[in-house]
Amino acid sequence: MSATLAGPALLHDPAFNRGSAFAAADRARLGIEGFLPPVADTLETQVARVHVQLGTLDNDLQKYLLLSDLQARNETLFYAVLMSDPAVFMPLVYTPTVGEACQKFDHVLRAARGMYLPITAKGRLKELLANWPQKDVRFIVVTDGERILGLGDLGVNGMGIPVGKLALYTVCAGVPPELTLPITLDVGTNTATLLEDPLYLGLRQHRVRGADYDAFIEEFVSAIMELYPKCCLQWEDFANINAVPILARYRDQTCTYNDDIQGTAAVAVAGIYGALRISGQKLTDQTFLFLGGGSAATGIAELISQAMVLEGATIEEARARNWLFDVNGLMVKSRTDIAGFQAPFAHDHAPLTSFVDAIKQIKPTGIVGVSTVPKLFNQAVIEAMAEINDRPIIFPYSNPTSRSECTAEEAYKWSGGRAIFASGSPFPPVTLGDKTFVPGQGNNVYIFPAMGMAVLATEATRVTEDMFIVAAQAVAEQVTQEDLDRGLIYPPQHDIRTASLHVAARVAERIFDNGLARVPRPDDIAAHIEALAYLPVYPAV
Ligand SMILES: NC(=O)C1=CN([C@@H]2O[C@H](COP(=O)(O)OP(=O)(O)OC[C@H]3O[C@@H](n4cnc5c(N)ncnc54)[C@H](OP(=O)(O)O)[C@@H]3O)[C@@H](O)[C@H]2O)C=CC1
Ligand SMILES: CC(=O)C(=O)O
Ligand SMILES: [Mg+2]
Repeated sequence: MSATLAGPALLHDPAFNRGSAFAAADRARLGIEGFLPPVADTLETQVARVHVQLGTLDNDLQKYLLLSDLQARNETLFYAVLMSDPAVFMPLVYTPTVGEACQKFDHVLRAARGMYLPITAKGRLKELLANWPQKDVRFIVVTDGERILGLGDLGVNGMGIPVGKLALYTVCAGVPPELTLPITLDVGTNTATLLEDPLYLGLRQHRVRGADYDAFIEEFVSAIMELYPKCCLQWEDFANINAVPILARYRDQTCTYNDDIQGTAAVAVAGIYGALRISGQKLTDQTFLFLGGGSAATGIAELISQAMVLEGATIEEARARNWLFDVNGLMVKSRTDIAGFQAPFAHDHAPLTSFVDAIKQIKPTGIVGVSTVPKLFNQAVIEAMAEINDRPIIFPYSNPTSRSECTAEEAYKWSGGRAIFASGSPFPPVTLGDKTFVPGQGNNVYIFPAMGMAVLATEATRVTEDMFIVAAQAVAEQVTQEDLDRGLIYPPQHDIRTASLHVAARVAERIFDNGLARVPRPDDIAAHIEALAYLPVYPAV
């Protein structure tokens, strides 16, 4: 990467702008003397100034906007700030705040970021994509905005998600930002309030479905494969009617994965490995009941099943230990509304429409909330789990916080401090009596940045299912006894970069073993990854 600009225009190039950190000699050489206050900052003092500015703001959306402006102005400083304390900054650029930012995106938009591909440009997608200035794109996070977190169809307002996820590729696993491209496909929206909002920025039409949608996706994937042959395509926040068939269609054709199905599955399995170290139980003895039967639920249920197979179960036995409960109740074989991707988890049982009754009859050791509906893990649910389990696994995974099936405090309080808890969005520590519990964040952020770095380091041709099991194991093996003693079943987030680089190295090893790499195997994979990982240091100009 090299700067093409000099003079005042350089101050508007976020990749090279140093703002007040341009040294006196550089200011003279680059023709920007007089455009900046006289004192030349260090990156450290600039970070300290941003911390001060954030401290003056009293709500998280304002902080999100300040950070977005910074990203558009000075990318190095943006990443230096985020990496100064990921545990503090992730909730601002990711869930929960990104959810509110997406809901209000058309009202709060300042600088556009990434690419928007409307279905009205069908036939010209390659031409549009070729406008992107970077010619070596390695990671695309793409959404069509139909299932943004648990917030529903937000149309092009969903762009906050690809932007936020890709920022975390860099923060958590050191994927260089210039290799990343956030994309929103605009096929319309079915959300009436957006269609009626004069400020809405997407196509004012209902969602295109069927053959026209499929052809649009096909043209998009083909264009990416032609323009960026080393690119990994991450599908994010599609409705399951599209997410599941798209993954099935392309997973064997190109380097691609669905984060909501596969990344979420890996983080859930990692959390379960941690939970079993607390309970001292075997994976093959567990039974899971999912609230929700969509992309996340079926993805997790299948990866748990694969993990059980690795521990000696048959795939049929394993799937029989995973149950789904959706808006119409327990998924039983006699139901006529079961989709193909749900069928492996629809078992023989009498129909049930009460989740508490399902807990009492199926006797799960763990419940996973991926329903998008808040508060459904109510007191009766948690108490039912605590009655049949010494250490019930309670994972309200729906995002953002406003959609969480319960809070950490509720789970600990109603289970008498016995719940093994993790949630999709973060909750603060909870003190009950003389014990303080540190809730973990069961979020695919432990997986997708690391998966990205593994793909970068190997130039992998495919993303395979076993890579997600390896990722789950690699997350889990970093959890210490001290973490578990506090109830924490994931590596602490303040050092998520170390955790992610470890996961990346383990996954990269598997990619080399599988013969899916396009680069020679280095002697020391971890060192190879460390050398590739981005650090927020001003590039030469
Ligand atoms: N923590 C993490 O890392 C991740 C969390 N998630 C979260 O998981 C949630 C679901 O995502 P995803 O699976 O992709 O979405 P889907 O839309 O595919 O699935 C949602 C499921 O919940 C069901 N559901 C809706 N209302 C109820 C209800 N009242 N009771 C029981 N089930 C209900 C839906 O049934 P029906 O289709 O019949 O309406 C559907 O089966 C989201 O909130 C998302 O943020 C997702 C990925 C990662
Ligand atoms: C975390 C995530 O991918 C989701 O909630 O959709
Ligand atoms: Mg998602």
